[in-house]
Amino acid sequence: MDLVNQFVPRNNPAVSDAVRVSDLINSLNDRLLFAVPKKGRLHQQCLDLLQGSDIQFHRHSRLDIALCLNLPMALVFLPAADIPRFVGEGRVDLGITGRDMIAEAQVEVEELLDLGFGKCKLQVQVPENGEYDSPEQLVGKNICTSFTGLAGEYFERLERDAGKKQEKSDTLQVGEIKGGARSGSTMGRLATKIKYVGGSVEASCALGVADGIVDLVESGETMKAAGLKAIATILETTAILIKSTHPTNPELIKTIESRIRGVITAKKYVLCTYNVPREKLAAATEITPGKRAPSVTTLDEEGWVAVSAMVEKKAIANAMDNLEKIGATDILVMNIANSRTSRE
Ligand SMILES: Nc1ncnc2c1ncn2[C@@H]1O[C@H](COP(=O)(O)OP(=O)(O)OP(=O)(O)O)[C@@H](O)[C@H]1O
Ligand SMILES: O=P(O)(O)OC[C@H]1O[C@H](OP(=O)(O)OP(=O)(O)O)[C@H](O)[C@@H]1O
Repeated sequence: MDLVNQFVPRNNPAVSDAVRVSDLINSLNDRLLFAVPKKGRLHQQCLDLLQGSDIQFHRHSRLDIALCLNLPMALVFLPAADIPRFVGEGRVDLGITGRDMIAEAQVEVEELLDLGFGKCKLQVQVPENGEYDSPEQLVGKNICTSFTGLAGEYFERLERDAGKKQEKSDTLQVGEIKGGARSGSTMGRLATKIKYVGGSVEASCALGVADGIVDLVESGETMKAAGLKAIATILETTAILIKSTHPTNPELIKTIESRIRGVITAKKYVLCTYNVPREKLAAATEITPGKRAPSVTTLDEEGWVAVSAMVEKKAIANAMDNLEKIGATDILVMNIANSRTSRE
């Protein structure tokens, strides 16, 4: 009940009578709940993944719950940052969010699948022409970030290491305690000041609020434009499919995981077919070993075979060059619409 009310905007004229809250509550009974980012960098790729997995739904305008039309499941559209908490507390069974968000939330969830998109790094950045070149130099300084938990832990480690060194040399005075980030662990024990900023973190140094920042970097363009440089990487992240440790309907979860895995694999591989003299088959198999093994069929021409094998997209150009070199002909490459393959 609480969960549903949270997603239904009150007094919203866009919510038609047909979608009354009570109807929605009843429809949610016995449905698996699957959380997807409602906006931001991961949103569109998640929608594409749902479509590729034939998870059909109709989302009413402004409504953050959508009942699936062809499966006993409902989608809940949430900020990526909140998804680990809902899944971690078992209120939602499945979710997609960034590995960075999962680590920041510090909740217990099970990682099912690395989805491969949303690739970026959580980095420590400082002004390009400033006085700092290493994260150790930022100990005791001001750091702005949206990831106060991870940044707090990172600087806590640096401070601990610096403390050990100082203990050894026996020259250190205990530093000023300014308060930290993650309640329970770093709270009140950090000399480095970790300040929360919700967005546009890269502006913090120029505005004089921070000596350094901790933020996500993909192409590096944002940081370059802001006159910043990376001096350390805290975490590498991609989008992950997660599940609650006590999900409802584990069978349906397996089905969804399997469908999503199929779409991801299909995107990652192409199907390569070609003809090659039989005596070159061993060399050809080395070039295109396939996921398990290539399929080989006899051609209606003495001494020749036809081969088909899945090849990673990023390796296909090289594979085609090498196949040509050993005498393969009629080399064709096809996109794979969907797949179910062995797990490795
Ligand atoms: N530049 C980026 N490139 C790739 N993935 C990113 C990038 N920035 C963020 N991500 C991934 O997407 C997740 C959601 O980040 P995003 O900033 O899009 O969320 P949001 O706060 O919901 O959206 P918005 O910034 O539009 O309010 C991040 O936790 C990270 O895993
Ligand atoms: O390395 P790049 O490819 O330039 O991407 C990095 C930027 O992307 C993210 O911000 P986003 O655009 O989501 O907006 P935000 O600053 O409001 O979080 C991140 O916080 C960086 O600012």
